[in-house]
Amino acid sequence: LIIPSASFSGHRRSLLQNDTVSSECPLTFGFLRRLAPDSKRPNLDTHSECQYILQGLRLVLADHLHRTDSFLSPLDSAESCWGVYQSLVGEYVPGFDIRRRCGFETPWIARGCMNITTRQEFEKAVPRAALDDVEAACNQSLLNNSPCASCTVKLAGIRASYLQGASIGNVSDCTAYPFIYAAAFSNQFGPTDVGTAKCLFNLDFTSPKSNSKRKKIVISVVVVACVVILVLGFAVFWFVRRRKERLLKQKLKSMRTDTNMSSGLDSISASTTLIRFTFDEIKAATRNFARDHIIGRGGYGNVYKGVLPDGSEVALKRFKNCSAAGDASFTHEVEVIASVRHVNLVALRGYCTATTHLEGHQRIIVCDLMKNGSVHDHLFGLMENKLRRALDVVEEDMPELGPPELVEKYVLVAVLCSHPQLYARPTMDQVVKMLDTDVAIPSIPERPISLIANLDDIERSVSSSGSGTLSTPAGYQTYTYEHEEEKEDENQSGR
Ligand SMILES: Nc1ncnc2c1ncn2[C@@H]1O[C@H](COP(=O)(O)OP(=O)(O)OP(=O)(O)O)[C@@H](O)[C@H]1O
Repeated sequence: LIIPSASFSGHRRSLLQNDTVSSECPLTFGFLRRLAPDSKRPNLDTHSECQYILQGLRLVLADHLHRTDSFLSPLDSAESCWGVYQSLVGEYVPGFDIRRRCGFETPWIARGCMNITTRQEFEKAVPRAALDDVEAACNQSLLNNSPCASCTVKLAGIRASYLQGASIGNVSDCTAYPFIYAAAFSNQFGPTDVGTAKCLFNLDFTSPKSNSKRKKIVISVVVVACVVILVLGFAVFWFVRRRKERLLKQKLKSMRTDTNMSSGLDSISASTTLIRFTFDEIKAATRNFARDHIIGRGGYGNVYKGVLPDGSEVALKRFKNCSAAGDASFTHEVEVIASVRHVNLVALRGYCTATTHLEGHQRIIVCDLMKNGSVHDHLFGLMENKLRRALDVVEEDMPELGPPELVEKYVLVAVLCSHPQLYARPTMDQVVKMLDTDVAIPSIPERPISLIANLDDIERSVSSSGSGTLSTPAGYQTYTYEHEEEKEDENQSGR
């Protein structure tokens, strides 16, 4: 027996052993393979294997019915069809002789139920209403259990009600007929649909590959989701950590600033590191303004040496006879001075304004302590020779100082700033204005003996002299060191 195995379309001729020509197999087996392209069939026992093969044949017959309106292929095509099917099955179950192992009768394909061989004969045997019922139940995707169940129940009813006659053979018997018919005509997707094959013929063509494909997709989605979640989690963690670090750094920075300056001290503004000291801190630094801490005296008051909690030594200038009314302009002055940094200027550390019961209103400025003696020392002491030499040089040629009018202006401003009559001294704003613009420099008042002034009067006087004309001082008292020391003694004994 020579059986064509390369094609399952059934259009080849096959030869019987006795040289009689078998009719071509009109059945199409190829779509079975298409339904399960790479299916790895499970290892089944012989009975189950035969059932599987039988249902496959029924599905092929349904396809044949669908195409030709005929349930059966011609009798003489049986051998040919067996051969084609054997080849196909052999690909999946090598060496499995389907007819011998399963006991299928050789002419099975040519037999059927109650001699019904065509669609018309079937539709005569079964009433239209029943067929409509079947269509209503089966004309949908049968992949899922629920529609499949309602369809198969209807089909079983057809067998029980209208196909009770004799079955010939075991392939296309009366039990199988309604299923073959339904697959061919009652379901819009036809017999080649995976759902139809699964529901009506128990052929699960949802191949392991497609299952594994689905599994792979699910696994890939889960893995990608996990990776995305991990990356997002890491990004959030990193962001939160960076933020925390930044906050911590800021905190440390501010703590460092606090520690460097003094604990519990307020910074006046973010632009300067000027500290607002409390009066208690000032008293602690100067041992309550002890006499032996006095390192100098100026028109506005004494200068004390002090030590801050961080151990740094400072000079504190305590203004006399002041009131709270002028604190705002005092603070402004202090800030302006603090914003100026120059090698020849002592750095201002901070200030203090406070009103005490016993000592009245207090204004103190705190700056770095210059340890190399007073300006006087430098001018007339150790530095005398050096200075003289420097002045000689300056006198010889003053190349970088500019024109004489400018130098004169600088000198006049300097003289005003250090004028013993306090009201004559300009504010820092006025100094800047005089140096930077062409505003006229006020004439320098006579230098009388030192005066002690009320700062409010000075402020009033100076602010009204913004045009450059100094107002007449008012309310000044004669100032002597002796007088000042007496007052301090009184203060200390009062304390
Ligand atoms: N930062 C400092 N370090 C060391 N000594 C200082 C410091 N500041 C002032 N002194 C000493 O105190 C003295 C008086 O200084 P102060 O600033 O009061 O002088 P002034 O400018 O004449 O005063 P005023 O402006 O009140 O008339 C200085 O001559 C100096 O010896």
